[in-house]
Amino acid sequence: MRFLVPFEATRPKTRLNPVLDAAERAAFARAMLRDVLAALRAAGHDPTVVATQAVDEGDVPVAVDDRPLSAAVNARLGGTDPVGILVADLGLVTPAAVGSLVDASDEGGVAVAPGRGGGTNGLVVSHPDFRVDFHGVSVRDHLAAARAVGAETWVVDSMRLSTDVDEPADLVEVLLHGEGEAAAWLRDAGFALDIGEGRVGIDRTV
Ligand SMILES: Nc1nc2c(ncn2[C@@H]2O[C@H](COP(=O)(O)OP(=O)(O)OP(=O)(O)O)[C@@H](O)[C@H]2O)c(=O)[nH]1
Ligand SMILES: C[C@H](OP(=O)(O)O)C(=O)O
Repeated sequence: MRFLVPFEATRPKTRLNPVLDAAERAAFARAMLRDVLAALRAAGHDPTVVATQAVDEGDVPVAVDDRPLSAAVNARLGGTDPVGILVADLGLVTPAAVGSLVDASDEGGVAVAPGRGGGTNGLVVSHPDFRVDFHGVSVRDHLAAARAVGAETWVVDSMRLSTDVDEPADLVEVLLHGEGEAAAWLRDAGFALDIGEGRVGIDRTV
């Protein structure tokens, strides 16, 4: 299946500002992007990166589109074939998790993988009239938009797909469960779990 992977390449992951400087945020965002692309490919799909500026990801096609996120994605929807959408900031993604999203969908419908805090991390769109509307409580908006065009909906129950890495606390999940470049990047940068009295946090030793 064709998959769109939107990527903010210009100023990625600004909410990680408390723990990573701008160059580190760019490098970590690219590591997560590579994990997402590798998982999609290993699951047998064809990713295209839809990026705000040029990035080189080897033989993965990159479409540069400086429109806002939803406009850039919607410009690529509307055909008859199903299209997947997967965000680029999934540091826990695996081929099996991608498979759970694809398997949830069916002819004519819209499958949605919710993100933490009301967002949407993945979609499989098999209805020509469905359009995305990211930001805000987008998971709720996407389910309503699908029903409004008469599409059947499915919600994917996946810890790995729901954990988008937006805030410093999310790095705990990458350190614990990540299996790819993002987790390795964090360890190389000196991050480790901070295990104290309350919820586990992160600590940086170098
Ligand atoms: N093509 C495109 N992708 C975007 C845009 N904004 C965000 N994205 C991507 O959409 C997904 C979800 O975005 P966010 O979680 O807000 O990521 P972000 O913009 O890097 O992070 P913050 O600066 O912390 O909001 C990620 O895959 C981003 O790379 C945009 O304007 N254009
Ligand atoms: C783009 C946005 O991402 P979040 O800010 O929830 O990570 C969303 O999922 O609608």
